[in-house]
Amino acid sequence: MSNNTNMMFELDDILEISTPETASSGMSMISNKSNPFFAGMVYSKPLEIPKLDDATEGPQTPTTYQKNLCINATSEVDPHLSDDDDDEPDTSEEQKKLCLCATSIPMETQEAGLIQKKAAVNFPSHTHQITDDYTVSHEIIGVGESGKVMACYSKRDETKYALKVLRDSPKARREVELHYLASNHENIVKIIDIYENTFDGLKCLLLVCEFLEGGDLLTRFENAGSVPYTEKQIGEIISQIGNAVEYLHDMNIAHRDIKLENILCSSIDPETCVYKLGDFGFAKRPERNHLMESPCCTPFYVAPEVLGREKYDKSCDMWSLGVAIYILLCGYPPFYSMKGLAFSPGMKTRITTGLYAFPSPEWDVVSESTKDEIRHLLKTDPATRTTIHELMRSSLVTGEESIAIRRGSPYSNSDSDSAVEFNMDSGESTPENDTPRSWSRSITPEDDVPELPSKAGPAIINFKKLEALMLKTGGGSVRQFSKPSAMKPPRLHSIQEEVGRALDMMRLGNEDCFIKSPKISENPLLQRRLSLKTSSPESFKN
Ligand SMILES: Nc1ncnc2c1ncn2[C@@H]1O[C@H](COP(=O)(O)OP(=O)(O)OP(=O)(O)O)[C@@H](O)[C@H]1O
Repeated sequence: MSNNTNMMFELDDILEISTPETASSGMSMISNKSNPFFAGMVYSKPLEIPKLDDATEGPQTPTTYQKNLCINATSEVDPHLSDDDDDEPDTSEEQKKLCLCATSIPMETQEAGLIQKKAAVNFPSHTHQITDDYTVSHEIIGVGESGKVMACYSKRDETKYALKVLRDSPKARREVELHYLASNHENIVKIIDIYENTFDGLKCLLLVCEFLEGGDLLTRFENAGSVPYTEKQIGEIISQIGNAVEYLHDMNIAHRDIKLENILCSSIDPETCVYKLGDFGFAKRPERNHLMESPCCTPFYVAPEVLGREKYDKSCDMWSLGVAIYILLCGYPPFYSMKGLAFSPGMKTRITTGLYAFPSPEWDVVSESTKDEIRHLLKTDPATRTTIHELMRSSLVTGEESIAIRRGSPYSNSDSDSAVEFNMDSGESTPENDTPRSWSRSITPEDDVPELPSKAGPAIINFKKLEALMLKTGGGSVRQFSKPSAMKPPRLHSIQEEVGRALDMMRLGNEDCFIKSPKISENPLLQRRLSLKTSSPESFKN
């Protein structure tokens, strides 16, 4: 890796954490700053390793390389956990996969029973300076949590690309690896080049991606006045993004950060626009460690709850798609803080209990089958939430009339649990197997809502029970639902954080938990307690 300490790469410009204000500004230019590092460096030598885009030509199926990279991940997963739960697994194929995986582990490792904590990170990268090949401009094309996304131009043909700079870390490597694995799908932002450069002693990963000139879907929706899209328009968007999600889920990758800001548009013309999923910062696929703990047969002994996490990760994507569809259909999110907070106990309660509404008038024009689809996507129990394969067959995506026959569906047959729906006219709960109706009531203000049991419950909550519970706990009462009637553009952009936090909650089986030793902890409370302990009389110490 080359060290570039004498160059003036304005890292802070790029790695700076965004603020909602800068984030909402969308595309902008910093034209008054000149940066000698970015300016006019001449392309000097051919690339040392093949261009990534060479490898990404071809049919939209995982390449052999990608499959090989994924095979270790897929092989650790219980075959019964595939999304097609009903399909009888081909045992011989599954066994072959398991063996393939086991044999790919070096023999010494197998014998020693070594645990490899992290899957190897695989992506081809350039170690020479990015400025050999690209002119990096100060044009900001987007701002996210991990910094600014800048424009850069190929020195070969002046083509414009998007450049994302990440501080090198295991998390950043996982982002790049998983994005790279998926990058040849037509509905996933394509990676063109990856560089590993060092600036001022800071190791960075530089991701050069295709530039999507239509920008992100949230900004685009907002710039058009947050006018609700038609079901047909949404069907088109979801069929494309769903395609990407299906591809990812089939490769055992969960994206875990699907939101409108991460859906990018190839053009501003809706007729020709191709929608692409970007930002793999939270993407995840199962690691090999379970398998590595004991060679070959371990997958048969892995507890279901461990394997289950992978399924939760995927179902988190489905929940996010439900939120995205909801927002595009009405212009406001299903769960939000009415006090303008990014998050609140009330909002958390509504998410965990699946408490949201389809208020008039926006939802009056939306078909029952689409509302039904949203209900299935926003189900609180991840195990019963719609899978991507089901969504792709839904009438919303296919455009055909809905035949809502779903195993265990509380909306299409009567064999489900006892969820009930609130009847706005009578104030009564109606049996769920009646024709589903839109809610027009909810709880307000949110913080009046008592904390309900957090275990996954039915998607629709029994208002009678809730009201009784609230009275018992001294909480508020069920009142007229106050929807954010005019979700003006700035307001919509400000929900970014709310949706982000909600999504955070949905990422079950989140990152590995690291418990610091008290010896190295800098926790002030612990420090105080420790100093108290050392300064207290002997009798207090034991
Ligand atoms: N290839 C691209 N073409 C056009 N715009 C892009 C591209 N990549 C990113 N952007 C813009 O930059 C924004 C931030 O990008 P990205 O989501 O990758 O960054 P992030 O820091 O990971 O964001 P997040 O806050 O979602 O974690 C996007 O919402 C989009 O507006």
